[in-house]
Formats: sequence, C-alpha cells, structure tokens
Amino acid sequence: MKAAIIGGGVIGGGWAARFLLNGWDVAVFDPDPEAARKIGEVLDNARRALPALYDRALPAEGTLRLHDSLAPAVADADWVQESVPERLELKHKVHADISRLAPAQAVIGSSTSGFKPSELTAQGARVIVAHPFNPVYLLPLVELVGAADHCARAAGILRGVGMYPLTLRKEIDAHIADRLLEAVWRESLWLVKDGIATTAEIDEAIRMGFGLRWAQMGLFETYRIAGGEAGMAHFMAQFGPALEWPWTKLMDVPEFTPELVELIAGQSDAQSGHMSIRALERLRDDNLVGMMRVLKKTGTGAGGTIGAHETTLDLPSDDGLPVTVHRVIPSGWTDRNGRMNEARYLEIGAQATERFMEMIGCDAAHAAKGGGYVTQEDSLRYLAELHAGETVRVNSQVLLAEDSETRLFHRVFKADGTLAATVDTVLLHVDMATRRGAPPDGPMAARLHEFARAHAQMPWPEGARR
Ligand SMILES: NC(=O)C1=CN([C@@H]2O[C@H](COP(=O)(O)OP(=O)(O)OC[C@H]3O[C@@H](n4cnc5c(N)ncnc54)[C@H](O)[C@@H]3O)[C@@H](O)[C@H]2O)C=CC1
Ligand SMILES: C[N+](C)(C)CC(=O)CC(=O)[O-]
Repeated sequence: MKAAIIGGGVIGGGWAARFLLNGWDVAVFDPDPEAARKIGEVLDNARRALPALYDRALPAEGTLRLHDSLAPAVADADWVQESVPERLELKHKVHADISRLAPAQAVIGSSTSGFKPSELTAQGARVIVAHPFNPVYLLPLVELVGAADHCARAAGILRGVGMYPLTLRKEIDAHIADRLLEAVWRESLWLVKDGIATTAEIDEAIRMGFGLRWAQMGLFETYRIAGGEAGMAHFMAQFGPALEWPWTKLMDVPEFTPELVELIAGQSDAQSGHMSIRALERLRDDNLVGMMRVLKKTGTGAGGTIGAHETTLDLPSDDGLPVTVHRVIPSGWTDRNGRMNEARYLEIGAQATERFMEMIGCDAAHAAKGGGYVTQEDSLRYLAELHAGETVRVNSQVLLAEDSETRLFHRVFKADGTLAATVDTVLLHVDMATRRGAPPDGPMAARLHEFARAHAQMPWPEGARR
C-alpha cells in the first residue's frame, strides 16, 4: 500500500510516520528544502514512541521517498493526504492537481483544521476532510467529513493503521474537536490578556485537574458522575443556571494585536524555552504512551483502539515452536545506562506464558469457570543486553505437562538471532475455589498435551535444568 503525503510539515510528517510504521510505502512532496530533515526528525521520535504502545511488533517499516513534484508522489497511491498550510486558495490549487493526477480509486483526505468539505470541493475537487491530531503517529482520532462512501473507505483504512475515525453527521466549520479547543483557547487568551493568569498557570489548571479526566471519560461521562447518584439530570439542574452567568467570553474574541502575541509568546518562552521543541515532543510522547498503555488495560478511550489494533498484528512463526512474544523494547524499559532493566526480562517471560495460555484456551472464560494457572517458579538467565527500540522474539517449548504441573521454556531472541535470555517457568493448574492443584481437562488439556508431545521430540534446551 502506498500513501502520498502532500505537505510534510508538523502534520504531514506525522502522517508519514503513521503510515510508514504501519508498513505502508510513503511518498512525500513538499517544496521546502528542509522537508527531508524535518520529516527525518519527526520519524526518529515516532520510531521510539509508536511501537512502545504495543505488546506486539508493528509490520516491517515501509519505504520513504521524497519527490520534487506532486505527480510522481501521488502516482499509484492508495491514500493521498494533503497537509499544506491552512489557506483556502492554496488548498484549492493543490486539490485541483491531486484530483487530476491521483488514481481514481485513491482516498483523498485533507488535514484541514477548519474548512468544510463543501469549501474544499467548491471547484470540483474530489476530497474529504480527514482531520488528525498532533502527534498524528500516536493520537488515534481522525475526524472524517464529506461524501459518505469516500468516508467509509477512509475509515476502514484508518482502523488498519491503528487510528480512530470519527465520521461527522454534518459538516460544520472546525468540525467537532477544534470547536471545543477553540473555546478553551479563546478563554485562555482572555485570561492572559486580562492579567488573570500566566500561560504556565493556565497549563497547570488543565493538567492538574480536568485534563487528566478528559483522556479517559471525556466531558459528558465525567459530568454525569459529577451529578452524583442522580446523574446527568441533577448535574444539569445544579449547573444549568451558570450558563446565564458570566463564566465565558467565547464569541467575544480578544483583538489579535502584536502586543498580545508578544505577551503570550514571552510567557511561553519563560515557561518552556529551556527545552527544544524536539525534546518537548519526546517528553509529550513518553507521557502519552504511558497514559495510553494504562487505558489499554481497561480498554478505555484510546486504549480500546490500541488494544483492538494490537489483536490484528500477526505473530511470526518459528520452526516447530510457537512464537509467544514479538515486540519492540519501549524506551521506558531501560535503566540509566540505556540497557533493558532486569525485571523486564521476567515481564517478557510472563507475556510469553500469558500468550501460551491463550493458545491452549486458558482465557477469561476458563477463569470464569474457576480454573487457572499460578506460577510456582521462574529461573531466568540473562545472556545478552537488550536496548530500547530493539525487536525481540520469544519461542516457547513445553518441557513438562503432567497432572496439574506444566513447565515452559521461553527463549528470548534479539532480531539477529542472538539468544538474549531464557526463562524456565513452572506452573500449577489450580481450582480457584479450593486453591489446590487440579489437572486441566477437556479441550484445553488436549491442546496442551498436543504441544507437549510435539515438543518432547525436540532436543532438551541448553541451560534448562533436568
Ligand atoms: N499543527 C497542528 O497542530 C495541526 C494542523 N492541522 C492542519 O494540517 C495542515 C498543515 O498544518 P501544519 O502541518 O501545522 O503546517 P506546517 O506549516 O508545519 O506545514 C505545512 C507544509 O506544507 C508545505 N507546503 C506549502 N505549500 C505546499 C504545496 N503547494 N505543496 C506541498 N507542500 C506545500 C510547507 O513547505 C510546509 O512544510 C493545515 O491544514 C492545518 O490546519 C491539523 C491538525 C493539527
Ligand atoms: C490548533 N489547531 C487548530 C491546528 C489544532 C488542530 O487542528 C488539532 C490539534 O492537534 O490540536
């Protein structure tokens, strides 16, 4: 699959990274002589962040090509994404060219933050709004607006690269999310202009409180809880009158004077000027990855999207042994010397055990029936250093499956085939009601013994105790 990215700035660079890291080939056209450097820097950040969201490796990265005109970039493209500056006459010109040169069946999306599809297509272009959020390689949301069949095709493709398409029921200036952001932005400009708060104080007001809530429950679910046991109706009765009070200025926009720009930019420099934009991006990405990984555990919000995408990522196969882990080491897993922390070796072993259990059918349904495995012993050998960004693969051999006891031997390999660790795990199948050992039975036992019989033909692994 090929994506053509027209305009490779902040957003185009993010789109390029999103498609590339999901295995697509990417062609970029941007007349800026600095475009290759800028996209390279965005890609470096994306490579350390996006794979860290997943406990399975993403597909092998596609190829990136930069072109010096639009025609070769869009040739044979399955998706064309325009991300040129937010000026309608420029978008019209670029979309006239794209509509003429791109394949008829290609999805054509515009990253526009605010123009409606009817404005973009006014001169006959074939384009829908596909509005993403920065950083495009990490945040799942894409607002889709425009022709229903075009949006439906776009939605399927976006899900395939781990994104969350939200198709608008009707077009409106600035879609959904930017209308909300614009309201907060306007109020914030007033608060700074009127000397009520600094940029740093406003950021604290967001990130110490409601910003944390919004990532997991949004606005309406959060306020439903705020209504107490009586829920939303009570919340509205209590806070409805505030709509009449002078709580917002909204349509009353502060004049965009050079003084206001200087005031805001000066306070922003004082707040964050000690860090480069790229370093701020890395801090933002690490925090986003951490938060989204937590949300993945409960399947909430963006975590649900990532979890669903993860199940579509295939595990490779190994000669005769099941591959139980295939993943990239996240940057948060390393110590101050940049090596993977010792506890994470065990975590990889535990992930391998977990996956093996899923393979034999020891899953949530089995737990609901009162059965499950507990680990009795782990023997871990550290054989090679592992570093952030490396891909590891684990295969698992059944050494024993007798009565209630099962023994698994996990080999952790680096991408070049070097053995990095082995984890020898002894497990006991228990009846959760009695908390005592109880042999597995039924189809689960059959699958386990099938593995055990096949693996018994293989050599005893070096390093495994007899
Ligand atoms: N920056 C943001 O937070 C977000 C921006 N957007 C939207 O994405 C679009 C792009 O915005 P940014 O990436 O922020 O702007 P940007 O200024 O970072 O990048 C725009 C790029 O387009 C290139 N360009 C200019 N004319 C071109 C042409 N004729 N053909 C190809 N490339 C051309 C420029 O050289 C530049 O690299 C806008 O429509 C904006 O509203 C959407 C979501 C978030
Ligand atoms: C400020 N902005 C209008 C360009 C913001 C967006 O369009 C989305 C985002 O990433 O915040």
